[in-house]
Amino acid sequence: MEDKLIPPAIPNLPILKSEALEKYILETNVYPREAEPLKELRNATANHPLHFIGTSPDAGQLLALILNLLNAKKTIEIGVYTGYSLLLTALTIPHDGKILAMDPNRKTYEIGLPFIKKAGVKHKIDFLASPALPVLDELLQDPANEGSFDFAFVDADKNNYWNYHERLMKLVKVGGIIAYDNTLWGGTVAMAEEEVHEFKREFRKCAIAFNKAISEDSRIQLAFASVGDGISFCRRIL
Ligand SMILES: C[S@@+](CC[C@H](N)C(=O)[O-])C[C@H]1O[C@@H](n2cnc3c(N)ncnc32)[C@H](O)[C@@H]1O
Ligand SMILES: O=c1cc(-c2ccc(O)cc2)oc2c(O)c(O)ccc12
Repeated sequence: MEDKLIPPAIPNLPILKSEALEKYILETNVYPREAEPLKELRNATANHPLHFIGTSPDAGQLLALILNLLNAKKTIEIGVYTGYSLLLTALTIPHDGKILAMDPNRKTYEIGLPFIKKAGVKHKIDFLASPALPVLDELLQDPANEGSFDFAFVDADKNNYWNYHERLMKLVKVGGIIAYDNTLWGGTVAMAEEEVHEFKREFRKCAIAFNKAISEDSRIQLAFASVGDGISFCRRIL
């Protein structure tokens, strides 16, 4: 993964393309309401070389709202990194809720783990140090898992989003929601390929193809949110 993650001098502007506005939103609406364990985990991640891939707190705020509206109890998390969205989910779902979290990188999960434990929510998390696809395929071997999840958050290898979608559409219940992060891929989806840094081109193509595919998927209600790097919410209706 590392080779794809080190963007040379590419400005990491928020999707709003205004650092001042992003700062205003964070300082006015987000940081004052961010739970202390999330602040601590975010600060512990700040000096990690890949800190920019972590879920942004404003996106987290929206995810928590959706989890609450859904009364989500059983969720899937694909792509954990140091666990900001994982801890946020664990803090939001009820005491007897469960999150199946997958990421081949156990080391980055372990950076956030002390904050998860300190927050008293470790018992809600089943972390598997594995790529997600084989785990989802294994789950689908047992029909009892079909339609058994309330929510899934996908924030991992962008070239596999459609593969995740096909599987998650069976695992998430009708009425449940699958949220996909980075569907604007830094705004590059609306740029000509030549304008885009080589580092970003492959996933730009994947995001464009994925956005088209979900917009044509009649099994879902689709809502796109311009928060973080763009999040697409797919509510299973069929
Ligand atoms: C953008 S980060 C996730 C950020 C996380 N949501 C947060 O709140 O900080 C992407 C993660 O996806 C993981 N990843 C890459 N390939 C994967 C795969 N096949 N299955 C699951 N996770 C994967 C990477 O190891 C990385 O930690
Ligand atoms: O720059 C990135 C890269 C990723 C990424 C690349 C490869 C993988 O297998 C997983 C993730 O993810 C990012 C991300 O989620 C983000 O919000 C910003 C930047 C990047």
